Amino acid sequence: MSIVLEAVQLTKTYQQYTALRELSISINAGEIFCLLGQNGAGKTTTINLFLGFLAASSGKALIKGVEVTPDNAATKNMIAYIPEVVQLYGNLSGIENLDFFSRLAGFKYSTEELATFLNKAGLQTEAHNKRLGAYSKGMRQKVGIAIALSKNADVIFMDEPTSGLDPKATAEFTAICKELAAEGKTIFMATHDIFNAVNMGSRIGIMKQGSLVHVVNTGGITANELQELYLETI
Ligand SMILES: Nc1ncnc2c1ncn2[C@@H]1O[C@H](COP(=O)(O)OP(=O)(O)OP(=O)(O)O)[C@@H](O)[C@H]1O
Repeated sequence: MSIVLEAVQLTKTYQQYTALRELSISINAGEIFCLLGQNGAGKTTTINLFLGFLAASSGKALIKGVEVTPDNAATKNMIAYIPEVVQLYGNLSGIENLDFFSRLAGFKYSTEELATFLNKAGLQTEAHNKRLGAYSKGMRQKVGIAIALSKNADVIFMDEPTSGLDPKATAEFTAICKELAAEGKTIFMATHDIFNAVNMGSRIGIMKQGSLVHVVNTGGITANELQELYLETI
């Protein structure tokens, strides 16, 4: 197993307030790691530190052994980020958005190649040329996944990807994530969705007030057991 993501005593403080306290964890290629925790527990802070959007106060975040810093392009090229609401151009179609954002990342693909990324992300062919303005949240997310694939990102970070998705869209999203992980992509997501975390995650972390309190393997736990542990913890 190769370690793709590593946090070593990773800490973020704001004056007196500690948003993330000495997080140490290693995540392997092909894992789906789900981070649970109440609002304000430090999940987004953790993601933002890996993305290089924030500078660590102490400790470090590494991607494939390279330390993340806000100005290190090397780590940014290995990752993609899918926020809760994927920001795309409403007047462009799905395929035009993908073309635009993949060019921005330095890639130039044929129409056929762009369509292949969209199909792999689960977006039906008939939707490729429709305006983004008419897309559901789940469809926007699929374009976000296609952008991540077009960038050839090894790691995909996601913030609350299933919030606001209907059960069918959630199931589709879960299936796509599992497929990507089976191909070796690493997925790190912050979520409030306990059922889905058990369903798709390889491991689940539970955070409380900036600290990672539990890391659970999903193999041996039911959603009810995880919920009990979560409620006891937070
Ligand atoms: N710029 C900042 N200045 C001061 N405190 C901040 C700043 N950014 C975040 N925080 C605090 O850090 C803590 C952790 O926030 P974070 O966004 O990581 O939580 P979260 O677990 O992602 O919550 P949610 O589920 O609501 O997204 C919160 O208490 C938040 O108010």
